Amino acid sequence: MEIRASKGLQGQITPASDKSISHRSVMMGAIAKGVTLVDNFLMGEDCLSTIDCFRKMGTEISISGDQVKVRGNGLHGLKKPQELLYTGNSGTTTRLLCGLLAPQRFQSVLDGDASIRKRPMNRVIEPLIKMGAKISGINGGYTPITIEGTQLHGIEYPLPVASAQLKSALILAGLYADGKTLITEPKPSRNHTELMINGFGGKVSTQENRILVEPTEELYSCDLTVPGDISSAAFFMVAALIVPNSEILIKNVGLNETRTGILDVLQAMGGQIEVTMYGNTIEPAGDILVKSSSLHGTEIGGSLIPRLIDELPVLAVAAAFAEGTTMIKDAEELKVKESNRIEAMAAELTKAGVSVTTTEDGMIIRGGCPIHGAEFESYQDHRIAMSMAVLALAAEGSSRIKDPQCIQISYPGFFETLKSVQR
Ligand SMILES: O=C(O)C1=C[C@@H](OP(=O)(O)O)[C@@H](O)[C@H](O)C1
Ligand SMILES: C=C(OP(=O)(O)O)C(=O)O
Repeated sequence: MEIRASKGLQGQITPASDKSISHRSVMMGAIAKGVTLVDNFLMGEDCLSTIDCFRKMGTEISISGDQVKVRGNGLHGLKKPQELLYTGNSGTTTRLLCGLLAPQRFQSVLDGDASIRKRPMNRVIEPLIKMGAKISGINGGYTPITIEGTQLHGIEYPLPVASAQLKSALILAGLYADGKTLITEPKPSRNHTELMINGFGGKVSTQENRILVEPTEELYSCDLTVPGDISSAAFFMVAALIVPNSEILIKNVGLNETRTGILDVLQAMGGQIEVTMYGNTIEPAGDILVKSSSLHGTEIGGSLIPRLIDELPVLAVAAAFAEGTTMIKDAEELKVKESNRIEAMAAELTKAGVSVTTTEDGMIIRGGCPIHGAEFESYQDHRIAMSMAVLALAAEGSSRIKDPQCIQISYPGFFETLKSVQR
């Protein structure tokens, strides 16, 4: 994919639908009683992997345009899959399914692509074993994972990492346990699972960093509309900020507070960003207006990190165009995503002329130097490919993004939307 320096980005866009919420809508719909209608579902490859896994467990799921209809058979309505459950490139599908499958009355096997096979699953396997699960991965903690469904017990568990996937796996398992499950988080991570379970009639309560899950007899179907994904909107926010003569209105973006760290950081960097909030059935949403701005460096760490974990690659691009130094710290989790996002971003930014130093838990970016186009690798990682496409818009000359098809994971219409705002 060839990308040239842009003269300005202008217009209105609606970003791809939220990936995290789309995954969960199918999972919850499948274990609830009744028909759940999900509007504005993300037809990205990861969410289609989730649909595929549930179809293999007998859930009737139909797709019409961007609407998904899930016919749930109740909390104990899933059937033993006749074949392996293939989770593709999706960490969310793999980890949440570990928690949901551990208490079922059948055996199942989970596996994904080459990237999933390298991602740590021990973080979910260990606490699930504490709950009584019979679950094992290869070499301790990698897919393929075999799960013998069994009765689980409630536990008290302090999460060793701020991970919504780990938290959600334990919450889903806790719904089926014979007692309450109490999870404590080191830092708040996205709470879509908690909100959605309550919307489906379950009981998950949160007080400060403690999440209490009550076992449930049944969940009940609940129609919902998925808002736009702030992690996808992030590419257009940064693009509008760094390309001169730009103004983009990004419509219908999910603005759940556990996800809005990017707004805090870009505003702290001097970005001209206006947010207009409006309601949504389960999740808050709103519009974001972004204009070209002179950015300056900042520090990104601590409890901000889980609130913007997937936006760090494109924030590194914003930092490259900002005056002064930006330090990203406390972000070791970036090493175990679809690629090692610290190494990947450092290597690609360096190719473009940016001065970057990697650290144990992040990177230091010295911004404000001339940045030029180049041939960029995507590492088969959708967020790296889109981040480098954004950089290319504001870099001198032209660039090429290799293997751009990985963008289908989370943002199928990315290049079309980009074209629509090019002036
Ligand atoms: O729960 C989720 O939907 C997600 C949680 C995050 O992962 P971790 O929980 O591993 O931090 C995030 O990186 C991922 O894209 C989606
Ligand atoms: C890390 C991501 O997703 P997952 O963990 O679901 O593969 C992502 O979308 O950036």
